[in-house]
Amino acid sequence: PAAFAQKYSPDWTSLKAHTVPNWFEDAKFGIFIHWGLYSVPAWAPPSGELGKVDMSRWFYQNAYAEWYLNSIRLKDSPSYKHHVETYGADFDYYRFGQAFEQQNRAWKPQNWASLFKDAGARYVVLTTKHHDGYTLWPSKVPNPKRPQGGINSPRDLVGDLTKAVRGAGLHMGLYYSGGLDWTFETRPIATMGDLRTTAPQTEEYARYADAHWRELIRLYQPSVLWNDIGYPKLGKPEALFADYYNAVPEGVINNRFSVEYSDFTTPEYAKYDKITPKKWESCRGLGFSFGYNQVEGPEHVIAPEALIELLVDIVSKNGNLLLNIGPKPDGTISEIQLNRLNALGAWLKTNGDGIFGSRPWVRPSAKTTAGGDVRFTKKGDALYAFLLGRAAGPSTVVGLTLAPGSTVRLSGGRSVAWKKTGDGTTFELPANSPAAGPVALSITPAPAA
Ligand SMILES: C[C@@H]1N[C@H](CN)[C@@H](O)[C@H](O)[C@@H]1O
Repeated sequence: PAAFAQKYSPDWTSLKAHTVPNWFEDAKFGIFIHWGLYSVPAWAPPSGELGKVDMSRWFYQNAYAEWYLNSIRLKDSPSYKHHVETYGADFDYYRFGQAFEQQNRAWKPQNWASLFKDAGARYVVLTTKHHDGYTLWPSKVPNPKRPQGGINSPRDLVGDLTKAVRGAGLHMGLYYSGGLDWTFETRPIATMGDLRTTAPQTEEYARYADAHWRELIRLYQPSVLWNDIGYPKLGKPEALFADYYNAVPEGVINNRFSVEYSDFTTPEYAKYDKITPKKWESCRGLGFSFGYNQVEGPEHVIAPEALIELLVDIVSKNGNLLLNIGPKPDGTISEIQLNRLNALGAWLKTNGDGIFGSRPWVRPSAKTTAGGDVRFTKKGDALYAFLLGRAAGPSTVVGLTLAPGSTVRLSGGRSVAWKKTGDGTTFELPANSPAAGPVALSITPAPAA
């Protein structure tokens, strides 16, 4: 009840008293959405995943389609060549606003909400303003660099999706590019050094970013503040955080305001390799891009099995997966992205009990004597063991010892015979492995170690 809601004050000591709410710990799986003017050209060279392309070349062949404006500012990039051939050298990027606003009039947010719910997602994070400065809500905060307007969506895309997502029983989070805004800074970014020097630091921009976040909190009470790529030094995050928590006590704040406090960290196209006590959330696209990239094919997109195993691995180590979808301007989602969401949703429908609401066990992983990978989670008095890689038939998990009389079940309830062996426990799995994704076993009582 409000009477007992903790009052936060704008200082780190007070803010550090905030704890990660259970809903975020339990959620495990969220949908990231990158949608904006860049969704119209929807083009980037699929050069490779972040972290696997030399950073000296990354910006010239940027696989992130949502970076289209920066890419076409680099005249020797494949994107610039594509832009000239497709739209002409003098086609200004912000003219994509007409097509974006015209095409998203047909968009029905409830279609996304039911799609994400069926996929097993528990929360959604939508871009409200990406680096290009275009806002997906009709902000009343004037952009001093855009007196002529054309930088705010006339349709309240943020509000419409928030309503639909909450109507489906999911939490709604908001992404905001606090660190970069290419309406305030038009110099291209070709190196990591440029990233720093082109982050707007004027008092005017700091006031603009603070006002935007405050407007978003007042209008939508988001459950997640997903700030990106830093925050202006003259911004007032402590005050923003305190006012946010006082308005949304169960809210969470990510670590990309680049200040000393956050609820969770955000490895991008990366994950931790051991149980990390501080809550974390790994984000990535299904392919190499967050914005829709029309040239991405199956060879660029994570395979269904690998996607399911990625989620299981992340959850075993105290993380959430924030999996990105890049919609087309009219809100439709490409077949390959739908295919991956459906594969994940199908597996979670049968095997989600050991995922949602679970917590890491004393150790995240083990091997089978056949060299297979195993991941663990704990929930109530059950240990869950996920045998990756289409495990079938008798499978021995090394180093795992069950208490006599323990009950072992497959998801869906079928019991599994087991016996103690020299190097661990052998489980009599079905002869044929499941359609896709790990075999999930529940073991009660959970062994102590
Ligand atoms: C989630 C990703 N974050 C990076 C900044 N690290 C952005 O540059 C990228 O476009 C995407 O929004």
